Amino acid sequence: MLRVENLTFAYNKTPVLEDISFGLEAGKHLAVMGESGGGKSTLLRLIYGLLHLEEGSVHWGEKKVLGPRFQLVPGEENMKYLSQEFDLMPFTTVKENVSQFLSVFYPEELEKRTSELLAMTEMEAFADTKVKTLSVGQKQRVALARAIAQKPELLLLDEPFSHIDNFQKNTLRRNLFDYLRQEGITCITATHDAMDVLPYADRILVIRDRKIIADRPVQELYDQPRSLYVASLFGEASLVPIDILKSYADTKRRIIVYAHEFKVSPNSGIPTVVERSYPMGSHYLVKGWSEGESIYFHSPEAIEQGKRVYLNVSLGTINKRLRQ
Ligand SMILES: Nc1ncnc2c1ncn2[C@@H]1O[C@H](COP(=O)(O)OP(=O)(O)OP(=O)(O)O)[C@@H](O)[C@H]1O
Repeated sequence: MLRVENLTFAYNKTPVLEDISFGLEAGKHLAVMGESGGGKSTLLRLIYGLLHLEEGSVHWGEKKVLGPRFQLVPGEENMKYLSQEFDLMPFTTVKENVSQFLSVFYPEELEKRTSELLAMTEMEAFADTKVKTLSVGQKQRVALARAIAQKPELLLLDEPFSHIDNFQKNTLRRNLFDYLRQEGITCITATHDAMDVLPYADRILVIRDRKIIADRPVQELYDQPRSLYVASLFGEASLVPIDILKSYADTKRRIIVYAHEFKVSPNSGIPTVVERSYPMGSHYLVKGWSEGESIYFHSPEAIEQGKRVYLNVSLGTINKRLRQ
């Protein structure tokens, strides 16, 4: 179990994280989300012991993470941290990078494990290629294989798929996260991408203005985001007054509605003037204006600019949001 308690951190007196506390059970997957520069990487570095902690503590099981001032080689033994810089050996081959930390005393085992890792990251064809000649996305895949080679107890992934093209991303995500589950490896992923999180994480921790503003199971946070900021991590969302949606509702409350939850109606609901329709493949994302505020919704067809439409939301969605 990981325990992070009252962690506060500043780079040269510039505060980055304030009073961060959370726990993570062994084998579980936590996603850390929040805006760029919000301190996600800093949190992972602190957990791994790369930065000196002035305030607060990090424990992995019974062991306290000591930080760089107390370790000859910074970084905890039972953990692996995959940084955004990859930390590879550029002048050696993909195979050598992946197998560097594996035991040479069991050559057959080493060969088997290396092949398994190269297959998982779809890098078999590059086994004997020098890392410095690879593309950034290929380097990121090698770095991933290297990070899990020794089966760490806790894996810390910093934007692990940021350079992988969409064609390979889905397979790689599935391969990696299924493998981690199977092996019971605890994992924390810092990411901006909801698709790294929704299908694979158990919990999401959201950091904003240096603090944790949400720490809840994935589906629960998606269904009841409580703030437009949290909802926007998952996609376009709007804040809508209930009494405009349902004229009989005697409340001034507003609810968060995701773009796909609106239904376009010819004559009842929120009056909206269309600004633009963006093709999304399976549907259109439409930006409109209602009472001076922008609103985003999905439509099966493009809607012409300036057209007035009415938007509706199901009672089920309204009730779900009201329960939060
Ligand atoms: N070594 C450093 N020295 C000084 N300031 C730093 C250092 N590393 C990061 N920062 C600053 O600390 C803040 C948090 O950075 P961090 O990289 O942790 O954010 P992040 O949420 O991971 O961002 P991103 O999503 O863009 O990766 C930023 O304002 C950044 O400029």
